[in-house]
Amino acid sequence: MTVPTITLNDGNSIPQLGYGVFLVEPDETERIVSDALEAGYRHIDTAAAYQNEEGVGRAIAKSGIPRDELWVTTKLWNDDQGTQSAFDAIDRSLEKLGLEQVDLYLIHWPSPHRGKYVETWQALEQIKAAGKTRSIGVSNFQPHHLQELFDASETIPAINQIELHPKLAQQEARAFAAKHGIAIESWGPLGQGKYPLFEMPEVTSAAEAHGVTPAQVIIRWHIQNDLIVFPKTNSPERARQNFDVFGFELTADEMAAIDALDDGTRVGPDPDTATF
Ligand SMILES: NC(=O)C1=CN([C@@H]2O[C@H](COP(=O)(O)OP(=O)(O)OC[C@H]3O[C@@H](n4cnc5c(N)ncnc54)[C@H](OP(=O)(O)O)[C@@H]3O)[C@@H](O)[C@H]2O)C=CC1
Ligand SMILES: O=C(O)C(=O)[C@@H](O)[C@H](O)C(=O)CO
Repeated sequence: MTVPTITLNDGNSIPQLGYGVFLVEPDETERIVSDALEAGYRHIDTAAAYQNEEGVGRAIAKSGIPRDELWVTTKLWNDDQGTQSAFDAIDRSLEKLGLEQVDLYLIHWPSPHRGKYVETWQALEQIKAAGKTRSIGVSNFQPHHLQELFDASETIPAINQIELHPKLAQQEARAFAAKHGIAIESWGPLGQGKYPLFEMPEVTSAAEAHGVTPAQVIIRWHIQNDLIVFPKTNSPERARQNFDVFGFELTADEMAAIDALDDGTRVGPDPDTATF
């Protein structure tokens, strides 16, 4: 199955569908990521904070898949914001992953109370220049945080990874990103299972119409919205199911019905008020 790619503002191409490993236990990560690679995934989203970069790295090494056929994202945790601490953090992540370079390095949260995200962004520019990552971006940045980066730097983030699912469609953030050439990644694309998205009639009726599961409908909604998406699952069967979303297309009416579920419900922290 060929996964479509999205071309980023720095010219790199990222597979639109990947595999996220938040809350995948460190001692299970190698097996779970190996299964995902076996199922066909070529894009893995991890983070220093997930404490499972070693398992991701071992699965990649064992897979024998050529490095240039894989997209690996990791993220700089909030405690590591700042110039020297960012340089040290990428080196630690590369060491754990067993890689010389990641494909994407993100500032995980703006963590505004630290007052360091602009300085940290400038450090990421240097990390990219040193060849330790192919692309740089941010996560959980609101338009006003991005505007501060634009004012202080020549580099527009390639990506902003934000909470995004049918209950939180993030129209304002998406419009701002589109205007500035920033691709959007959806985290918590299935609502983290905390919100009963799978039981919404708008989702179940589309699932019945296409003979697929509610999770496949929601993943397809992200794909058709040109979003980059990497659902997490511990189950090899659900991993295969989540990857099998290119054999059907939601109609314009089905897309509009799911769009209409947006009521601004977050399942995660608000980036402006989070204090971690
Ligand atoms: N930048 C950031 O701040 C954040 C980034 N992320 C990234 O985004 C990724 C995805 O988001 P995440 O928070 O994991 O949440 P998701 O929206 O991907 O939801 C994961 C939940 O959905 C369940 N699930 C997955 N597939 C299916 C299916 N086919 N049918 C039924 N249930 C299913 C999983 O259960 P089970 O495992 O039992 O299948 C799990 O409970 C993360 O893994 C991480 O890489 C996530 C949070 C914050
Ligand atoms: O999973 C991530 O990438 C996150 O940043 C979040 O889970 C975050 O750590 C959080 O939810 C804190 O409560």
